[in-house]
Amino acid sequence: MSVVSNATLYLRIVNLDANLTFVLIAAATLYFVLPLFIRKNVADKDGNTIPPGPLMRLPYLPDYPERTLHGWAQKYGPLYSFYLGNQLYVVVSDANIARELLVNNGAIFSSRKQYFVKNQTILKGRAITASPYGETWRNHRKIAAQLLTPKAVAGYNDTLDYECRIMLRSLYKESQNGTAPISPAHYTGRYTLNNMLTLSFAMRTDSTSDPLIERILSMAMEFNDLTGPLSNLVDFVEPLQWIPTKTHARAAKLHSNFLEVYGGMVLSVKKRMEAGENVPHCLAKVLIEGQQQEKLDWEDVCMLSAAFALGGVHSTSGIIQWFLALIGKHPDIQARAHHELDLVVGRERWPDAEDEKSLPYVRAIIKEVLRVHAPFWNATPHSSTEDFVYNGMYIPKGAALILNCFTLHHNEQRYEDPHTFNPDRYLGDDLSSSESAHQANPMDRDHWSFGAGRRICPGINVAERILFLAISRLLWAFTIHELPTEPISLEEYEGTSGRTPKPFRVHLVPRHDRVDAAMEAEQEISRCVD
Ligand code: HEM
Repeated sequence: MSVVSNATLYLRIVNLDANLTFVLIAAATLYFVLPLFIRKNVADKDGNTIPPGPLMRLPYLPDYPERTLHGWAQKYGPLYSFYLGNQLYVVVSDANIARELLVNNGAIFSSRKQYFVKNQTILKGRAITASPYGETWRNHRKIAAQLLTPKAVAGYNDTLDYECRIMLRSLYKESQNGTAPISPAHYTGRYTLNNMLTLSFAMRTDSTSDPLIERILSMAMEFNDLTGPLSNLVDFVEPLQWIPTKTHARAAKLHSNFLEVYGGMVLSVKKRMEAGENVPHCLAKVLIEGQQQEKLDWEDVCMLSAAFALGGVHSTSGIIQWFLALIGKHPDIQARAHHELDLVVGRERWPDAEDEKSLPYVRAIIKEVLRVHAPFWNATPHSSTEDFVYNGMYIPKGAALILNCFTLHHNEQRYEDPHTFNPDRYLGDDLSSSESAHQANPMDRDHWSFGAGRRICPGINVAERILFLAISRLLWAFTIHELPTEPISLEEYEGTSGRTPKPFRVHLVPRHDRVDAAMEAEQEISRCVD
């Protein structure tokens, strides 16, 4: 009897031990593993905690991240936070908070997170957009600004005007004088590319079949696909950075393509200068002349000279495409724009840059396209370089700040019926987007598509001119129709950082009998810019 009890007792002790071990292992696992999945509620020494937000940490956000961010803004409010891996994101969805953090405290919130894919692998911390806040960024931005002030932009007016006429003519001719449907992406892409090539390298592509067009446009598309600020697992799961992944290989390849293509263009500018040619003022020339004084290495020169092509081609081309994609769904709005153009410009000539102030409805259409189809829904995240407390909420140094343009652009307090495309909301707004960004009341700003604060898009003036010329002239020349058999989706898009519509075709029907003569008058001439 006592032998049996001892055995039972022994078994019980063994079982107890096993259970205890299991509980201990489970507890240890939870202790170490749970924090990998659950947010850390960081607080400062005064007990201020980070802004509220979802409990779970995520490895990345799925496609269309602005939808997730918008949903969270409804749930957690105008300033909330979330984690991707170890990275804390703080999301700003309110105009006043955006002003307070990004503008009034711009000295703290103007750096960039050093993303593994975009900043470390593709741009190597350069090209202005990837540079951390500091002396080097300031110098590079100053160099770029020389080419982008309103005065400098006025100096390119002839180039922008010519490239725009050529785009219209190509669209007209390639659509067999407007009788056949056309996919506009290649032509809008070439227009904006030629503008940026002129500003950057004093050159252009001479025909719509120049292979350089597809080469640069597909590099830009690859860049947009690879550099989503919230979409790369490898940016947020560090061990993946130590092993070869497909994303890393694509990013490294893109980096070497940038060096080859943009480096090649810098070298050809250098050759022209050395041969005694009077190369017009352009970014590459400024960089070559200032290379020693500004202490720029070869990668700096290549990446800086690529900055305008990276920032200014798909963004402006994308807006022209969004305009073409959506305007066919609004015949009443087109009719009002046509009426304004007939009244102010007439049919004997194209609208010019000087007509902009006299065409408030066309300007309103452009602002409304930028509101409903901002090319970068999350702008380009900023990052903080010091701890900060906003309204009792702690934003630690190193947090990445997202300007939640989707929610800002759909705020009912600012935009009545925000999901409707309605240019009327901008009638009476006579400011350029650049002027509008500096208004005293941030709720009066037209939209946030160009970002905010010290890193606001430096290309804003030239972008507005490019968009005005293209959209006013497309409206002057054509009635734009969606094809009944090919409805265009305005919900889906391509790209994870900059976004452009999925490929689509439209019908560009000449609006009056002066269109043909205007198009025929434009002959593309092989010309070097001078
Ligand atoms: C519709 C056209 C455009 C839109 C919507 C746009 C939008 C933006 C946005 C949202 C940013 C980030 C701002 C921030 O961090 O707060 C940016 C930065 C930048 N953009 Fe644009 N952009 C456009 C056209 C252009 C053009 C034409 C150029 C060049 C000529 C350009 C060059 C740049 C550069 C170099 C940066 C980096 C600035 C920095 O980090 O300091 N962009 N742009």
